[in-house]
Amino acid sequence: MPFASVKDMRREARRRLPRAVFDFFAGGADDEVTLRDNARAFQRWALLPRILRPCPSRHLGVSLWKNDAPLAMPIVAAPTAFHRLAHPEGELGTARALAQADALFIVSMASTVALEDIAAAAHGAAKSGHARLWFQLYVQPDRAFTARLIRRAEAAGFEALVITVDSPVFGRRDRDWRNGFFDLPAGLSCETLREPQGDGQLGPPRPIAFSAAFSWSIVDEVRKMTSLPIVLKGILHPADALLALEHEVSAIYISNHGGRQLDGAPATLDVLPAIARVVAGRLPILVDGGVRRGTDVLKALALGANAVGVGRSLLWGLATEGPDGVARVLAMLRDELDRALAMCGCSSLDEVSPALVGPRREPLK
Ligand SMILES: Cc1cc2nc3c(=O)[nH]c(=O)nc-3n(C[C@H](O)[C@H](O)[C@H](O)COP(=O)(O)O)c2cc1C
Ligand SMILES: CCCCCCC(=O)C(=O)O
Repeated sequence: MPFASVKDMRREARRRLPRAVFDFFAGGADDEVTLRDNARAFQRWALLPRILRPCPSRHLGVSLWKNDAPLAMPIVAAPTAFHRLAHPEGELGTARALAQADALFIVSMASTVALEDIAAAAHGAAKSGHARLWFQLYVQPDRAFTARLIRRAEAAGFEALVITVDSPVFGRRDRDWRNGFFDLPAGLSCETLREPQGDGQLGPPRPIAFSAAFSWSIVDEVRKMTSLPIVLKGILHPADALLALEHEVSAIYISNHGGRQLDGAPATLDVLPAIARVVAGRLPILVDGGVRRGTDVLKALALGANAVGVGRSLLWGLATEGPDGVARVLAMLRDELDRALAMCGCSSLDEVSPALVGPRREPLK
């Protein structure tokens, strides 16, 4: 069956995956209000195309930081755990597909392949020999362990650290409770969390600890551990965006964890304009949650994001066709974005501004 859209890939992934695995990927916290609202929020905005503006080709590249090599497109892979549940190649397949497309892969600390092996696969597949990789971290109460993870990410060529700060405790997902899905099945584990023991053999994976005792000081602590740019993922409040600025992070990542943490939290698209207003261009802004179409990406860019993260959509690709499916989803979103830019009269992302969107039910002025 030909796949016309991410929705089609999701349908096929649902058919192929065991029920509990599909539910783990698809599900959200509690009543899944936030999960649904993330996607719906995109429908509350309309694109306001401008006509007869020449844009015979569109440039999708974006630079997040001065002197940083531009990303080929503003669509990045949000960190998601457990890719080998979707496909035997797991994160290796995802890494190769993203690197071939020159797209940024934010690798979850809860990957089912070790970060070094993911990096090797990605760098090996990148046309330039250097893939774009960031490492996502849940800061651990054991700071020495946290520091060792950071050292390994640096050594493997990861270019930034994404600290996820929306998980003082782990969200409760009703689907996982119903399915009794609380752990990886036998044969799979969080390979990055294994460390060599005295005998040189890798030990068992260390469990990820979530801590409600953390404060903003963890950002300062991590900064002392690394010179990599620090991105804070899980910001939803403008006041926290300002605190992130004070703590000199390198980028703000607006996210409600795809509706998997606090149910009732706002849709990310709904908080983006207010956060973009207070940040006022001082830091790059990433946002994720509910992105299923290139037009969603364009709306987020118009409302103030510099790049947009995609979580489940890529997992559906991986589950359906392995690395080819990841490549297919990425190409779909990229082509949809390119087409939408052409129809809106934009030849580059610099021409995307809030003037390109309006609330859907209000008349145009
Ligand atoms: C199956 C799954 C696993 C996830 N694992 C992580 C993770 O390990 N670390 C993290 O910061 N966010 C994680 N997230 C959240 C994503 O990074 C992202 O915020 C979310 O998926 C975006 O929403 P979307 O799936 O609608 O695109 C996960 C999300 C899903 C669906
Ligand atoms: C206990 C391991 C949890 C891994 C983190 C996965 C995650 O963030 C998610 O949303 O699921």
